[in-house]
Amino acid sequence: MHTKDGYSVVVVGAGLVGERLVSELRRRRFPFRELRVLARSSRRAILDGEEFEIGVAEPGAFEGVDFAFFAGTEGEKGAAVRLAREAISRGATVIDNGSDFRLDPGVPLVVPEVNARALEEHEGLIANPNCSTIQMVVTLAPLARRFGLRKVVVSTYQAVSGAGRGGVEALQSGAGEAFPKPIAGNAIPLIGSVGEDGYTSEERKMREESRKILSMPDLPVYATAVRIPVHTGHSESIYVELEREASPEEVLAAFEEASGVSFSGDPQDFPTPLEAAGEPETFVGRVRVEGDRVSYWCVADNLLKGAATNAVQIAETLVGARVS
Ligand SMILES: N[C@@H](CC=O)C(=O)O
Repeated sequence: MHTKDGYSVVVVGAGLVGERLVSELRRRRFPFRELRVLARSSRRAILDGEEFEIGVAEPGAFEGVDFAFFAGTEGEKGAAVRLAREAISRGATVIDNGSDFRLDPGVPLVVPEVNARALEEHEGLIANPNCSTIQMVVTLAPLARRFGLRKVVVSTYQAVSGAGRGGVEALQSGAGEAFPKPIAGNAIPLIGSVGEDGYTSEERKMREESRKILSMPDLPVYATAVRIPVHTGHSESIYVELEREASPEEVLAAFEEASGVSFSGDPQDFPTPLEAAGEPETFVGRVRVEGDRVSYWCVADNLLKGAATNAVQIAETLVGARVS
């Protein structure tokens, strides 16, 4: 790696997450000496207010690269399947936002506030979790540490930008096939594909990825993932059963002290997607505690903490730069 003048960084993908990766790398002052964007074909594009000459994502483009961020494409095999190994063999560390490698036992799946130590084991490829998983585990981790977890039940209210530019277009103009039914004025309880057990791929991601990140392979997680007509910011209603009884004060203290969590104990001061959009942290409010049962509301920007910010925090952890 070239540390003297900063790192050579590429972002693969110029969609919503690719653009947020560019803006987060800059906003957080990641120490790069060059920042290039690659995609399926070459073109010029305005990203984060600047015109980029987008190069073709092909093996040779990773020569001399230190960090390659793959923006990932939900619902299909991402570019990382084709190119991650090529990048790693040329010396790059790959951080993949796609879902292809997340459950591979040889690939760390990392949310820095929760399991940064998993990075010690990496062999060039690190997976960034699903957006709805990230914000959930950021809030489950402080409860797990203090009280232990017995069961999690979560319902999501997911923004259209989680489905990329096509999702945003579907809300704005009703065009396209991003969702199985019209999204404007609606709520669609099906994100991804339905499996034999009746759960969708999004719901299975929340279960399996959370288990891996929290190192709790048997944790019961029951998820229902719903798309709603909000541009950006995923919301989640989370119900948790703890291993022991806790007082409301103890639970509030756990959220207050949690890294990456912005918390309000005032029931009138609840977070919403409009307020979370553009912010890097995960917001928690409406906390209710009854013995060993805790219910709360959690919101985060799905393109930032749910994707780009978390990916950049992983790289920051690796190079010993800031993580906040
Ligand atoms: N699967 C999510 C995107 C996050 O990675 C969604 O569809 O909202």
